[in-house]
Amino acid sequence: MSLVTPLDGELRSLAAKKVTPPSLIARKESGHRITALTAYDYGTARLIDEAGIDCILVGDSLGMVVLGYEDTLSVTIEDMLHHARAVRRGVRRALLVVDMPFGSYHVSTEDTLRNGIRLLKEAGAEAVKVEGGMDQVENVRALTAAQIPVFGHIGLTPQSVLRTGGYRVQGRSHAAALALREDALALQEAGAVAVVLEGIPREVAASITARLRIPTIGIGAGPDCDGQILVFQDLADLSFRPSPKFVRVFSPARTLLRAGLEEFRVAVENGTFPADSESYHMPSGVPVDVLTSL
Ligand SMILES: Nc1nc(=O)c2c([nH]1)NC[C@@H]1CN(c3ccc(C(=O)N[C@@H](CCC(=O)O)C(=O)O)cc3)CN21
Ligand SMILES: CC(C)C(=O)C(=O)O
Ligand SMILES: [Mg+2]
Repeated sequence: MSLVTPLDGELRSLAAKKVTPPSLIARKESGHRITALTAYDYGTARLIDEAGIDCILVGDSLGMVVLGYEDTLSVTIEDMLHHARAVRRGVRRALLVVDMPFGSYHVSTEDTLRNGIRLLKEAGAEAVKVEGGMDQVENVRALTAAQIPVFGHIGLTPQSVLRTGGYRVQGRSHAAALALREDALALQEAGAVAVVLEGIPREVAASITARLRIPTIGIGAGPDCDGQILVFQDLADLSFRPSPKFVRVFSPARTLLRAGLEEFRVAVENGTFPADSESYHMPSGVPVDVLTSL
């Protein structure tokens, strides 16, 4: 039995199929680019899913763009579960990927599995993402063996900010570029279903993309990746922080919202909101003296 309302004719062909890890690999093979965005709440998830975006990531960037922290390190597994559940309720077609937050996969393999399983069972994640290369091979193997699809994430890895001392482009030397390619291959061999390439030179991302069987999804990694991801608040100009060079504002929502907020304030202050048509009324026939005696 189908969970979705049946559609006829042309509508049926427009109703896109559920995105799965194998379908992403097929997309790479067909050369059809993959689209991905972050979401942290139900409404945004619906907007993105209904726009036909392939993957929705509940990113730990949640900490910075929604919770107002200075970096992603304070985000907890409970935070991720809470927001992933809200997003889950708004997603039908897209693949739902959830970031494992800092500390949730750094203690032991048992702990990694426990947290990965929680994201699937308690929030409906369909894949999880971990930051790191060679160092994550054991975790990726263990999660994959537990039937949990894993996205890798290499290059500029925000959970390493204390060690690296800032958000810096990675892989700019020949040696560093080769190391990134080895990281990507190791993740693929360990069973990762896709790899996010963040903050690396376009040329390095192109070379990694050409060498991998699994798709690469770029952010600040140039146009030659198999797909692209952006933080929703960056796309909508709602991040309230200086944007990295790789951001493009596709929906200038901040300008639109500012104008509407100003209009609301003025309309309330001058008494034009709410209008009579936006007010409820007594049924006709109720004598006016009843009203005046209230
Ligand atoms: N709103 C938002 N968007 C993101 O893409 C994002 C987050 N938050 N939070 C988590 C991480 C942090 N990210 C960042 C943050 C800053 C730069 C940045 O300032 N980049 C410099 C590069 C400097 C260099 O050349 O090394 C830039 O100027 O673009 C990059 C990625 C990406 N992620
Ligand atoms: C930027 C993407 C890849 C991410 O990890 C996040 O939003 O947390
Ligand atoms: Mg993240």
